Amino acid sequence: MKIAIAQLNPIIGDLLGNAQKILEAAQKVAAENTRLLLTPELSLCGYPPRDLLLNPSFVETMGTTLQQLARDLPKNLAVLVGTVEKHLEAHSNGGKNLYNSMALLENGKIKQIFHKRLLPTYDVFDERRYFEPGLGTNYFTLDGIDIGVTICEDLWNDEEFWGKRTYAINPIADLAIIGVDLIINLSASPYSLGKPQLREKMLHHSILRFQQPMIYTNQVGGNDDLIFDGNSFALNRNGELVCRACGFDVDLAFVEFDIETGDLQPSSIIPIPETEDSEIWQALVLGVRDYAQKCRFTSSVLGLSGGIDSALVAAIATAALGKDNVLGMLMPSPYSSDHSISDAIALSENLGIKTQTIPIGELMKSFDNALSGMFAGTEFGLAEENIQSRIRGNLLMAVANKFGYLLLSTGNKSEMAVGYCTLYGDMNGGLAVIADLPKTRVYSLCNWLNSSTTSIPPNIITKAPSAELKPGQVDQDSLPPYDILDDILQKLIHNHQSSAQIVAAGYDATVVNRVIQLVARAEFKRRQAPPGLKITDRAFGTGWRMPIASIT
Ligand SMILES: Nc1ncnc2c1ncn2[C@@H]1O[C@H](COP(=O)(O)OP(=O)(O)OC[C@H]2O[C@@H]([n+]3cccc(C(=O)O)c3)[C@H](O)[C@@H]2O)[C@@H](O)[C@H]1O
Ligand SMILES: Nc1ncnc2c1ncn2[C@@H]1O[C@H](COP(=O)(O)OP(=O)(O)OP(=O)(O)O)[C@@H](O)[C@H]1O
Ligand SMILES: NC(=O)CC[C@H](N)C(=O)O
Repeated sequence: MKIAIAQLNPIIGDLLGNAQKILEAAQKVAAENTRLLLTPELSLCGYPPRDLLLNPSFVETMGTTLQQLARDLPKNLAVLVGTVEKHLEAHSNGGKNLYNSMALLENGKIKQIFHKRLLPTYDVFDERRYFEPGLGTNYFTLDGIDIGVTICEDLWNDEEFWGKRTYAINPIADLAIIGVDLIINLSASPYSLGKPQLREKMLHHSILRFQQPMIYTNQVGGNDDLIFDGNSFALNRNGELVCRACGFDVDLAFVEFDIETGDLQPSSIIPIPETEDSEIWQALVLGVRDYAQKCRFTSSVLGLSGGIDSALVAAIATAALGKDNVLGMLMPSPYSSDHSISDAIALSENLGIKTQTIPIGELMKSFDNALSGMFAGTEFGLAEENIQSRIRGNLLMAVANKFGYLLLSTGNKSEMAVGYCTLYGDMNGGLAVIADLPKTRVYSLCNWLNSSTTSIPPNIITKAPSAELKPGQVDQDSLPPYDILDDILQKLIHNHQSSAQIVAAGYDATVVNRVIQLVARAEFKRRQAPPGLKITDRAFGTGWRMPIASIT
C-alpha cells in the first residue's frame, strides 16, 4: 500500500486556502496510485489556531469546509485531515467543548473521526484551554491493514524513554495491545535546536518497545514565533529509518507498506543539516520568510550599526526575502566610530542590499535643547544615551510606515535576558529575528556563514561589541563577558538552576546574583518586545510566563 506524507505549510485560519493545499497534494499523489494521504495535525486550520477556536462560527466553517473537501478529493484515496470536532455534550468541562481531531475522508464522505488523547499544556502549548482529551483508542482498517492513529503529543509519553510519566495513559501502548499493523502520527511539532533528531530517537525507542512501524508527519513553516521544521519520517518495525522528508520546506514523500512482510519498505532519506548552526540558519530564514509572507510584507528595513547583531539579521533577511527586499539604514551619531559606517557599508556590499544614511546628530541636539530646561544641572546619563536609540527607532518606524516595510528588530537573547536594550528604541520592530540566540551563538552562526560565503566582514566579528551610546563604550563595561553571561543564563533560564547551584558550578556569587536580578527586572521590557523566533526549548515568547511585578 502506497502512503504519502503531505508536509504542508498552512496559514493559520485560512480554511479555504489550506483545504486547497490538501486538495492539490491529494490530486498529485492520487495520480501515483497512492492509497492513503497523511496531513499534519489541524491541517485544515493550521497549528496553533489559538483563540480563533473560541469563535463558534470559525469552528462551524471548519466543519463545512471539511465536508466540501471530502466531496472534492479524488476517489479511492483515503485522506487524513486535521480538524476540530465539537463535543456533543456541550460545555462538559468548563466550556472546553472541542476535540483536536483527525478526520478520515474517503469517497466523498467523512468516514471516521479520531480525537487527540494527550493534550500538551507546557511551554508554548495550551491545548487544555480549548480541547477535551479523546478517550478511545484510535485506529481504522484500510484494505485489511489496521492503522493506529496518534496525534502529535500522543507519542510523547514513553516513560521508559523519558524516565518519567507525564500522563496516565500511553496511546502507543494501547495500540500495541490491539495489535495494529502500522502506527501513524500527525503532528504540528515546533522546532527547537536538536528536536528533529530527538523525535527520531524517541520513536526509535518506542518502536523497539512496541514493535510497530511508524510514519510521522509534521507541519512545516513559520507561524508567528514558532517555526515548524517538517522533517517528517518513517521507521520500520526494527526502528530503522526508511524515509525522511526535507527540513524547513514543504514536501511530499512516499512510503510503501508491504502487506506480505507487514513492514515499511526503504524509501528516500533526505539528510538533516550537519551542524547546529546550519540547522538554526535554515530555521531562522524560514521564520523570517513566512512571517513576512503571511503578514503580507515583501520588504524589510533594519538599522545597520556595523555591529554583529544587525549584520546577522541583515544576512538572514537577505536569504529569506531577497537582496532587493532588505534596506539597511545607517544612522551615525557623534559617538559612532568610523568603522561602524565602513563595516556596515562593507556588509551591505557583500549582501548586495540597499542602504540609506541619516546622521542623527542634529536630532540629538534638538532633543537636548527641548529637554535642557528640565535636565539642567543633571549629569549626562542613560536618559540621553537612550535618546539616540529612540531617535533611530523613530526613523526606522517612519520608513517602515512610509514604504510598507517590516522593521526587523536585532536584539539577541543575552541582551533581552538582562535588559541591555532600549524600550521604544532598538527594541522597536515587528519581528525579533535573533531574540532566541545568545550572543555566543550569534558569533558561531556568523563564523559558520562565513565558512562558505563572503557575508559578514571579518572586522564585524573581531571587534569588541559596543552600543556606541557614549564615547568609548563597550558592552563589557556593563555586562560580564558573553561566554560567562551566556553560560549563567543557560543554567538559569534553561536548566532552572538556583543561584547556589550556579555559584557551585564555579561562578562568582556577585556576578550570578546581579545577572539573576537583571533578568527578573527586565521582564517589563520583554513583555513589550516584538515576537521573537523560537529556536530553543526555552524562549522568551509565548511559552515564557513570568510576573513583572515581583520581589526580585
Ligand atoms: N517594572 C517596570 N515596569 C514598567 N516600566 C519600567 C519598569 N522598570 C523600569 N521601567 C521604565 O523603563 C525605563 C528603563 O528602560 P529603558 O528606557 O529601556 O532604559 P534602561 O534599561 O535604563 O537603559 C538601556 C540599557 O540598554 C543598553 N543598550 C541600549 C541600546 C542598545 C544596546 C545594545 O548594545 O544593544 C544597549 C544601554 O546602554 C543601557 O544600559 C525606566 O526609566 C522606567 O521608565
Ligand atoms: N549607528 C547606527 N546606525 C544604524 N542603526 C544603529 C546604529 N546604532 C545602533 N543601531 C541599531 O540599534 C541596534 C542596537 O545596536 P547597538 O550597537 O546599540 O547594539 P548591539 O547589540 O551591539 O547590536 P549590533 O551588534 O548590531 O551593533 C543595532 O543592531 C542597529 O539595528
Ligand atoms: N502539537 C503538539 O501536540 C506538540 C507537542 C509535542 N511534544 C511536540 O513538541 O512535538
